Amino acid sequence: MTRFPFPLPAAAATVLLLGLPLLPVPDFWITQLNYIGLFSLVVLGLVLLTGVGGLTSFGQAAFAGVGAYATGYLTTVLGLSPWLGLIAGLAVTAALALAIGALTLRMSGHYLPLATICWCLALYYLIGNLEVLGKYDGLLGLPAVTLGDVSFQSERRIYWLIWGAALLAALGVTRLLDSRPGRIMRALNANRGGGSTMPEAMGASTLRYKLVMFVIAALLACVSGWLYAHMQRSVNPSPFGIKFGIEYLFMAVVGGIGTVGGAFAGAALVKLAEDQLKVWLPLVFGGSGNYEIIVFGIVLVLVLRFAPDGLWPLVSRLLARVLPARDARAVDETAPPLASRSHPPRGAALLDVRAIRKQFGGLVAVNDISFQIRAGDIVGLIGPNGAGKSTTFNLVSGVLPLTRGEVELLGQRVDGRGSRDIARAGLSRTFQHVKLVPDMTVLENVALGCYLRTKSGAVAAMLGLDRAEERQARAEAMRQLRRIGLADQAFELAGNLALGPQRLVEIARALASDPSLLLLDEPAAGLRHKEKEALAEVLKQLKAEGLSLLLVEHDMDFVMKLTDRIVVMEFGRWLMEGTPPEVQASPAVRAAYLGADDLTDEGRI
Ligand SMILES: Nc1ncnc2c1ncn2[C@@H]1O[C@H](COP(=O)(O)OP(=O)(O)OP(=O)(O)O)[C@@H](O)[C@H]1O
Repeated sequence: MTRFPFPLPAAAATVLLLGLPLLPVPDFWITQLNYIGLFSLVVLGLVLLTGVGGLTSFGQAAFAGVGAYATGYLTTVLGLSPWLGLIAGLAVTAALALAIGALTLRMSGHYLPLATICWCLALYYLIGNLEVLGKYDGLLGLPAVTLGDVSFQSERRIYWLIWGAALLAALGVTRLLDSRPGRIMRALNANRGGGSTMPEAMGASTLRYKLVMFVIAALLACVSGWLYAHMQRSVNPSPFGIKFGIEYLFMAVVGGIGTVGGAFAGAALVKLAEDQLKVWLPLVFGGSGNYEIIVFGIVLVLVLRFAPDGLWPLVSRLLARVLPARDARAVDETAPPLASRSHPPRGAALLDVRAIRKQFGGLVAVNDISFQIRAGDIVGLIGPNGAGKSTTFNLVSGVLPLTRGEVELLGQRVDGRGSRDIARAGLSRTFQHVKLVPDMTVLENVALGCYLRTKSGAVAAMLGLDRAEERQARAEAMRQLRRIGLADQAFELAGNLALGPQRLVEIARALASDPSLLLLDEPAAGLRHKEKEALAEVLKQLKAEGLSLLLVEHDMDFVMKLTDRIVVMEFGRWLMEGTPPEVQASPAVRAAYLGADDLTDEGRI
C-alpha cells in the first residue's frame, strides 16, 4: 500500500509537528527534528525512485550537494539571494538528472546503481578539489534565508521551512502515487513483477516516467541540500559523499521503501539510533570509532531477512487496529464519460496482416503469415506448441520488431511502430502471463487502461489538479468492471485474486482503453473449469456487443465455441484458415496436432 492510510492522524501529526517550535521543548529536539526533516526529503525521493519504480540510486547525496553548493557559491561568492541559489540549484539538478537519467535509465540491471555511485564519487572529488568552492574546507558564511522581514536564521525558524518542505513533498508524492502517472510508475518495478511491457502496451513511455521519477527524486534531494546549507550557514563536501548516499538508502529500506510514511520512519529511526549508538558503543567497545556503521550493517541484514518491506508497514498494520483507516474512495459513476474513439462499422477492414516474418538467428519463427480481421470478427489463432502463435501476437502488437512484412490497422501501417503507438492506433491486449500490479486495487489496475484517454502529468497530479479527470477514469474503470462482472471486487488488491478473475481484470483493463481490436493471449491458460466458463461467458457477451477479437489459445474446445474463423499455424507457417467446423474436419490440422487421435470430436487437444 503506497498511500498514507490514516488521513486524520496524519493531519493531527502535521499540526503537532508544525506547532512544536512554539512549545517550550528543548532546542535539542528541534535540532534533531530539523535533521530528520532534511533526511526525510531525500528519502521521499528514494521511496518514489527505488521503492515504487524499482530504480536503485546511491547518488542522492550528490544531488543534495548540488543544491547546497549552488546556493553556497551564489550567496557567498556572488552575494545573491538564497532564493536565487535555490532556483539555480534546482535548474542545475534537473539538467544533471536528465542527462544522467537519459544515459543510464535505458539500461537494465546494475547500470543505474553503478552510474549513481560513479556520479556521487565524481561530484565529491570535484567539489573537494575546486578552489572556487573552497576545496575540502568548503564555503563559510552563508546568509540566513529571509522572506520579507522574516529571517529563518534560528533553528526554530528554519524548522518551519524544513518541515513545510518535507510535508508538502509527502503530500505531492502521495498524490502522485494515486494518479495517472503514478499508476504507470507503480507498474514499472521489476522487483515486484512489473516492467516496461505492460505500461508500454497501455500507451505509456516508460523511459519518460523513469526520467520523471529520477528528476523528482533529485529535486527533493536538492531542496534538502539547500535547506541544510542555510541551516548550517556553511557547506563542505563530507555530507554529500557516497557514505551518505548509502545511508539514505539504508533509511529508506529500514523505514519501508515503498511507503511515504516509511521515509519519515526511516529518517527518524536512523538519526535517533545513530546519535544514541555514537554515545553508547564507544563506552562498550572502548576508544572512538564509527561503531554505529557495524550495527547498521547488521540491522540492515536483519531487516532484509525478517521485514523486507521495512518497519513502516508493520507500524501501519498496528495503527490500523486502533485508528480509523482511509475508506476506499467511492467511485462517482455520474462523472462525465471519457472521450471514446469512433469505431469502424461491422464488416469494415480492421486488421490486415501481410506476409509477416520473424527470424531469430537461423530460426524462422513466423514464416510469411497473412490474415485479415474485419470489425466484429472473433478470430482464433491456433497451432501446436512452438507453432509461432505468440511470436505472431507480439509482431502484431508491436512488442517484437518484424523481420519483414506489413501490418495495417484501420487503414494505417503500424509495422515498425512500437506497442505504444499501436495502442494509440486502437489495439489493446492481455498477456499470457498476467501482468497486473499486485499491490494496486482491481479498480486502479483497470484505471491504468484509461491512460491514453486521459492527460494529467506528474506536476498536475502533485498539485492535485487532476481530480476531475481521475473521477472520470475511476468511473470508466468501474463501468468496465461491471461489464465483466467484477464490480464487487473493485477495492480488493489485485494480487489477492485467483488467476481466473485476474485474467478478467486484464480484459477490463484492455477494454478501458476503448480499443477497436482486442488481442487476448491464451486467456484460458491455467484456468479451472469454472473459471474458463466464466471467461467464455464474458467473451460471448463482448462478441454480442460487436467487439473485434483476436484470440491466441491452446484450448481448442474454448476456441471452437467462440470464434467465427480460425487461422492455424504449424512450424511458423500458415496451415489453413476456416470456420471452426472446417478446421475441426481438416486432416491437415489433425495431423499437425500430434496425430488425428489427439483432436477429439469435441475439438479438445
Ligand atoms: N526470443 C526468441 N528467441 C529465439 N527463439 C524464439 C524466441 N521466441 C520464440 N522463439 C522460438 O520461436 C518458435 C515459435 O515460438 P512461439 O512462442 O511463438 O510459439 P507458440 O506457438 O506461441 O508456442 P506455445 O504454444 O508453446 O506458446 C519456437 O521455436 C520458439 O522456441
